[in-house]
Amino acid sequence: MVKNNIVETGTDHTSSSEYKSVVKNLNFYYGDFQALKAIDMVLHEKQVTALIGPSGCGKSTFLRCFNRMHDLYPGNRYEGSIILYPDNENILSPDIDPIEVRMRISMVFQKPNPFPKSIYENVAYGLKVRGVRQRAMLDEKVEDALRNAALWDEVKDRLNDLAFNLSGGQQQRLCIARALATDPEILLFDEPTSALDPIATASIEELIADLKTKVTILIVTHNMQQAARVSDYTAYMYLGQLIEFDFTDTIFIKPKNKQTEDYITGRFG
Ligand SMILES: Nc1ncnc2c1ncn2[C@@H]1O[C@H](COP(=O)(O)OP(=O)(O)OP(=O)(O)O)[C@@H](O)[C@H]1O
Repeated sequence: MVKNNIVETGTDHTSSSEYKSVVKNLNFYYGDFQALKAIDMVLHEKQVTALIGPSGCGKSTFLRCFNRMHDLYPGNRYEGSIILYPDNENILSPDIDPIEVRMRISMVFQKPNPFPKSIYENVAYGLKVRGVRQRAMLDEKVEDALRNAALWDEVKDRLNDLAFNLSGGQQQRLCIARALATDPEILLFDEPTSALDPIATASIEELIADLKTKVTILIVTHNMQQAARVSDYTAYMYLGQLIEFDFTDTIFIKPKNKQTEDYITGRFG
């Protein structure tokens, strides 16, 4: 429920210890157009949070604030804060280097986008950028990331093959391995299965469920069943506002807001 721009949720926001991140009064502008309006929300540590809502409501815009993607284009502007814990650091602060933020908060996109390199080099890339040169260390980290992305068994004998030779679902898991290799604090997923068939989708959903033991996850999805299957918390957005945020079960079974209910039940959107 939104009252005077304060989002009331079923959750107590007074303590930060269980939160990986707290979003406070976040506004975002593409030039003169305000795409996000006074968003207050939290990301619970090592939980999956889903962003849902009709097309154009601001889900991807919100997701992209978390790794300062919008800084890549002129005219974009943030107001408010996204505090990261335990460091208590506002990642939107002009003093914080966006490249540093992207090292800590990795993103997996809608379409698998491996680099035109080998499977091994795709995963090792971020580590090399961060100065890891020792072959044994790279081998270990690459294997760990591929195991965590549930891809190791399928690729361990062909690490030097071009990444493009993998299937779409394997390429997406490779992109997840690439994102995991640098031990991110938060993993952002922007509709990660929309380009995949149902079997590949199921394996990515399973992987997301496994990954939350290691990392905090924020996922944009158009697919409400997917949000219900993979997430612990769900945020419903509409026209740049956060309308309701709560446990996923509450949002899908007993939402407090009429707008959320209309969307969930298919009466709207
Ligand atoms: N680069 C841009 N410049 C100007 N306006 C933009 C830009 N990108 C998005 N918008 C606008 O911002 C609003 C939010 O867009 P966004 O892509 O975040 O929505 P979404 O909920 O992710 O939509 P979808 O589900 O269709 O992907 C929309 O009105 C969109 O037209």
